[in-house]
Order: sequence, then C-alpha cells, then structure tokens
Amino acid sequence: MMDIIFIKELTVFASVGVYDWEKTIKQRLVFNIEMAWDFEKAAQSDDVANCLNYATVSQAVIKFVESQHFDLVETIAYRLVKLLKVRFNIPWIKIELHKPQAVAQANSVGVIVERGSRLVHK
Ligand SMILES: Nc1nc2c(c(=O)[nH]1)N=C([C@H](O)[C@@H](O)CO)CN2
Repeated sequence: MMDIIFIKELTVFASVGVYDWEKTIKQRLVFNIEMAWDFEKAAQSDDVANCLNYATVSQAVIKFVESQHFDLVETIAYRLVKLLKVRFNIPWIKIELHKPQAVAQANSVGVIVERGSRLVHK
C-alpha cells in the first residue's frame, strides 16, 4: 500500500538561468511534487502534527528557491530533492520542475528528479 501527498503547480519567481540577462530578472518556475507518506498516524489521530504538512513543504520550497541565484534548473532540483527528503524524512519523492518561458516554441521545459523507495512498510 502506498499513500501520496502531492503539491501541484507551485509557482516560484526565481533568479535562474545561465545568461547574464537572466541574472537581472525573476522568472517563473513551476513545481509538481509527489511524496510517499504513511497516512496511518494522521488518519488515526486526525492531527496535523502527524501528517506531512503540504503547507510547510511548500514554504520550504519557496524559501530555498528564492534564497540565491541558480544557473541551472538541474541544480535547483538536485539540491531541493535532497533538502526535502532529509528535512522531512520522506521515503520517496519526485520533483518535476518547469521553466515554462525558457523556450518560446515549447509549452514548457524542465527536469524531473526522483529519490528513495515508494514502498513504505506498514
Ligand atoms: N538542461 C538545461 N538546459 C538549459 C538550461 C538549464 O538550466 N538546464 N538553461 C538555459 C538557459 O538559462 C535558458 O533557460 C534561457 O532561456 C538553457 N539550457
């Protein structure tokens, strides 16, 4: 059995890009995040203290992405997945990072990183 928490289309305006002009502006990044979590304790207690709080995770994403300039979307995804997995003790996490305005002819471009095991033992 596997329970999943998701965050869809979390938008963050970031200093991101390899070109000089990109270091002077903010650009829209969009995150889709999926995280495995065992809902047993949260559902039994109906207590937010026992869940993986999607609001807290969202704030951690925003704070990290806004903290500095990044040249590559890979760098953001790679460091962010490590940060979230460790800080929130997430057994499996998948982050899809879009930079929608990067390629005019494309609807979106970006990267996907996935870490850990989806099998949460109950
Ligand atoms: N694989 C990547 N390719 C490119 C990136 C990137 O972060 N990862 N970035 C750029 C530029 O910053 C581009 O987004 C400007 O439009 C080019 N290729």
